[in-house]
Amino acid sequence: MMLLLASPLSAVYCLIAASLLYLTFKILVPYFRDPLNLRKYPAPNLLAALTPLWLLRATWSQRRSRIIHEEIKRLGDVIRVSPNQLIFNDPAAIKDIYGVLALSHGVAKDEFYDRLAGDAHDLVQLRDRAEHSERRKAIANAFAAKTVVNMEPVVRRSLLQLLVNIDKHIEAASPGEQPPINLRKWLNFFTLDVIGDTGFGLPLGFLEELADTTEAETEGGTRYRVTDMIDVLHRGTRYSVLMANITPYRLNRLLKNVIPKIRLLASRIGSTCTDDFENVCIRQLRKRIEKGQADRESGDFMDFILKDKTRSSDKLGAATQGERQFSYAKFRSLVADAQMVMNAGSDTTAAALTSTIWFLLQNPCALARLRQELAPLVPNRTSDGDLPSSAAASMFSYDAVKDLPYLRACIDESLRLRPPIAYQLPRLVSRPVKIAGRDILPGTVVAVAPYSVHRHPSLYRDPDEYRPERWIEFDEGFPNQRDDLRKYNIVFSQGSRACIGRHLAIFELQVLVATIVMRYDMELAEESKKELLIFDRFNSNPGPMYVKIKRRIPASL
Ligand code: HEM
Repeated sequence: MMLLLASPLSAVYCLIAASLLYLTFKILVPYFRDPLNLRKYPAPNLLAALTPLWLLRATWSQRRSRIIHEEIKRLGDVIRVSPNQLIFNDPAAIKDIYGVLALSHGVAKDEFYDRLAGDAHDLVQLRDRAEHSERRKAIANAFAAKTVVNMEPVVRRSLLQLLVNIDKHIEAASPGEQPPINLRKWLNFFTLDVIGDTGFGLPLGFLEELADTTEAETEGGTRYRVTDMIDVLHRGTRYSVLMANITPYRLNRLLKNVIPKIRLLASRIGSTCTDDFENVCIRQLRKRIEKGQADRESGDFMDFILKDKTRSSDKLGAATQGERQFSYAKFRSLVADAQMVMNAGSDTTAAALTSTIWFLLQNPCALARLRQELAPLVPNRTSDGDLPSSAAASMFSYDAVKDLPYLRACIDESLRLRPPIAYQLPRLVSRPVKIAGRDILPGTVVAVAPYSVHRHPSLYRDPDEYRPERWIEFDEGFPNQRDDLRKYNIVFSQGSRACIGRHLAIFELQVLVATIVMRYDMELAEESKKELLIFDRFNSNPGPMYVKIKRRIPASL
């Protein structure tokens, strides 16, 4: 043996043999033993059934939802995407995986959320049932419909700035030569400005500057500026989601520790962006804490989070670790939720706004019908019945638009086709359970594919078509369509882990879409006509949307 190892070639042989042995025991034996009884489900290929590599590649490609959609169309409504993970496209699975009773049946958030979290969990990432329900209850009022309505002046302030910018852009261009605007970027600025203010009482001023450059501060207090914050957020999330898909736990920890130390690699794959985004949120949080009380009656989201008593000393370990560690643990927990507010509160809504406008521009009949619904409600018309010329006067109030059925249908239809979170939200089964009638064993990770189930051909007529009418009109061929659209809708997920911020999102969508489509005529520039790209990270972000914009001619209304 000693002789064999003495030659370098033999050492290589030994290494290969050891690796093969390891692979056999770690990969092939479990596959053939099949303790989770998953071999009967079709997988895209052997790589997906044996390793997490297929899923990792799909995740890194930023086309995960569409790749999985193609595999579902090819293989059927339940597919195996990794050794222990099934993706369902059977609508019946929604209730079993995300419904109100799922938790009591032992179907809860997967360890994916631990891997996504840093050293503290935000509300989205908390997995423990009691801890989550306590934290959610403590801040629920901040996100309730009645609180959000009180935030209308804040939303209007940012909307006004958006309109002023668009008007300036139109006025600055010589006739017929207007350069197109990347409206997606401006909508991203809008939602970030809104969340800076509704979340922290600290507007970021991105629309005013037409740039997403802002202050950041490290934990130790060093301040610097981050430019292109939206890009930083997107690149950082792509990296975090990739890492969260890497198992087993020890490999995950190892990579998370090693990658940031290899600077070139870290900046290439977005690890440094996660630090920059965190530091932007630390700066916002510290400024908010220094400010003390919220400076308006409706408060801001951080106001509720800062007063939340569930981050008490016994929960965060003061009794065992002492006051210093407690303060640190509490700080990290607040940083986690500050990041959640900034990310979840802006990026998804920006995606929804962009998609809704894109679909309306692609579907002139839907746009015309929407304008018909809005026309009698236009605020501040002139004595001749024309549209108001001032930007401030042209903004719809929430009260005027909140119950408009066609406007809501236009928004819901775009969310159905392009869910801003198309990620297959993973849940871990901890007890034997039936999902969509199939027996699933503990240890299996299950999820529903939002992009696919929203387009299920058994539920909807021409499921890939944008047809807002389907939400409000009876269809004889699909008599249950209107009910099914709601019952099998997972845009905001369902059950106890459903989105807490949906009222704010819908509020912003209704007011902005109504105002923009009545004030402007827009045309998609050539490069955005054919397709609005989707980049799946955790959120599914649209690519650039270039539009040419002009004011609507009042006389034609
Ligand atoms: C169109 C916009 C939005 C969409 C499509 C959306 C979608 C979702 C989805 C699918 C989840 C479930 C995530 C999971 O299970 O892992 C979720 C959770 C959540 N969302 Fe949203 N969201 C939107 C806007 C917002 C806004 C504006 C906020 C905050 C201001 C927000 C805050 C949250 C929070 C805190 C959770 C975690 C809830 C919990 O686990 O108890 N979201 N959202």
